[in-house]
Amino acid sequence: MPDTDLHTAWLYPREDHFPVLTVAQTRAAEEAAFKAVDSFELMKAAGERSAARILDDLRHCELQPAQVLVLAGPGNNGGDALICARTLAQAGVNVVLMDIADPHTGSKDRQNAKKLADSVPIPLVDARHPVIDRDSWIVDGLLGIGITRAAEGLIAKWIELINHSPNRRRVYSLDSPSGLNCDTGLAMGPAVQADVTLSYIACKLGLLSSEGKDLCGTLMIEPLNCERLIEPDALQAPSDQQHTARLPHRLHAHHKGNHGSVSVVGGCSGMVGAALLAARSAILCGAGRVAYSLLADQADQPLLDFQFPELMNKSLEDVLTFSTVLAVGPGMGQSGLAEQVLNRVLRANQPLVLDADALNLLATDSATLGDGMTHRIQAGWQTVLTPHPLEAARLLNTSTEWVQHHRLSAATALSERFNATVVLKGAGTLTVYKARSEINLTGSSLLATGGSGDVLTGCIAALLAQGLSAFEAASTGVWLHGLAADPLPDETHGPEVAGASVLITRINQQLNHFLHKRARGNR
Ligand SMILES: NC(=O)C1=CN([C@@H]2O[C@H](COP(=O)(O)OP(=O)(O)OC[C@H]3O[C@@H](n4cnc5c(N)ncnc54)[C@H](O)[C@@H]3O)[C@@H](O)[C@H]2O)[C@@H](O)CC1
Ligand SMILES: Nc1ncnc2c1ncn2[C@@H]1O[C@H](COP(=O)(O)OP(=O)(O)O)[C@@H](O)[C@H]1O
Ligand SMILES: [K+]
Repeated sequence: MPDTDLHTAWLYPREDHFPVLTVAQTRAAEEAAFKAVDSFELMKAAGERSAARILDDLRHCELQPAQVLVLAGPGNNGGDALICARTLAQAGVNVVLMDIADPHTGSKDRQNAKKLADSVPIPLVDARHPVIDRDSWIVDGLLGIGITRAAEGLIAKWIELINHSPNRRRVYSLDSPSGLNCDTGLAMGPAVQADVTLSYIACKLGLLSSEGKDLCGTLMIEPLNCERLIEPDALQAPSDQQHTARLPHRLHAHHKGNHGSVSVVGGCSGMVGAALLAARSAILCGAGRVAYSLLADQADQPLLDFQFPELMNKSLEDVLTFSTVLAVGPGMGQSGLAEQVLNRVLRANQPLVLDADALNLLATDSATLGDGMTHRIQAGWQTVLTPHPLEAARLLNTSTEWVQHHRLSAATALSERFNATVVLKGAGTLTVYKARSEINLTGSSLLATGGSGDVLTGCIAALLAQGLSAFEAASTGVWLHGLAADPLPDETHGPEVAGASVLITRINQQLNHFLHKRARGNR
């Protein structure tokens, strides 16, 4: 039986902070580990610690499954599964094993794992006849980070069976849900829908991106003592506590000037609401004063925002003197006037958050805007860009598909090109500036609603205005925006569907909740 202390090593998203690696970076960490520890010992640790985790869950589960079906694939992921099966059987669990590989194939480590598993009597299931005939917990060790193409043949059949069998009770995926590309977070073909994913050495980027978030279920990471082998500039997944520590400090003696002045520039005729959403979000995220300057014809401009009369409506020249931070782009359109306005704000020395049509205008070949951006870069003024994948694709002159397959590289390329903090939005939003990068763990498709990006823009601008650095305002702003999907202290569940205006209110409630929590010492 594995030592129960092994449980303590598991890391949990949002409770703990940890690095997030690409497959190549994980391989490099593995190689470095192999210099100090025998590679088979590492595989043994991975398999045993996973078994310890499953045993713990079995002990606390009221309705015991009839069996634990362990599925071992052809590679080292299969080796982890074989060790896991052996450890569970030794602990008296009713284990059955499906081993897809010939005993003499696979790596030396896998063959050793097979020998160890063979030393314990474990009933075998025929790999060629995929069937799950009893109420089962399933351990998926079919494919890990070694996946190179869409699963096909027997592996694909087993994956389909895991996902659709009425006898599936709970699925644990070892290292990653089989079939998932661990870099992109996109299923390469059929992919396991796990309930729990137990990942080793470090979290992989694909587990937190795109479809990966849905396929993983509950994610836990076992570093296997390899923490110190990981480069310090690797992508990080900060904990809630780290984000909370960055939130602005509001002193009793503060006045509104201490909390900064945000102006939102955008809102052409028909899209005034986008600018108002960003402005409302900025005020409810704590900016001291907020104004908007609209591009809409005078006849289309509201007299004031009656629900938020604290917001000011100013001319462009006024907001340039009034603001400590400018948020530009929501509902701006791409007219000649929009281009002129963008050119003007690019040459203002305040920190800028550029979103939506400001990004689309930048993606055109406008020489004037190119000059404006070059001027900003040379002056070293702070800029945050918040593209969604299509906007990023336009800026990089590539396809959305390419961006989604190379999210970290795309965000890094944009950050280098514009010397800006880049927020590449989507499931697993990335924030990148120079050697620093973070991935967001909050949020859900609740945020996939028109105007949600405008709300994020206002939120980031407000944090910038309250003194956070561009990088921290961006990354912590994304975290705060995603908290709209979390239950509030008096709720059991977060909402599944809401409009952008509702998101603003929830973000404000969550901000207050986390500020109170911090004041109470994170209790
Ligand atoms: N000592 C070690 O080597 C350790 C290995 N670890 C485990 O090893 C895994 C990586 O092992 P591998 O590199 O062997 O990779 P995998 O076990 O992920 O799979 C690679 C094998 O599957 C085949 N394959 C790839 N795509 C396929 C597809 N679509 N259909 C059918 N077969 C396919 C490959 O040809 C190869 O034989 C990690 O995910 C982790 O689970 C961990 O246990 C840590 C220690
Ligand atoms: N499935 C999802 N999981 C997490 N966040 C999401 C998801 N879908 C969308 N979002 C977030 O919602 C926001 C949408 O922004 P954007 O596409 O600019 O919307 P809009 O242009 O309508 O304002 C982004 O912050 C994005 O990261
Ligand atoms: K797996």
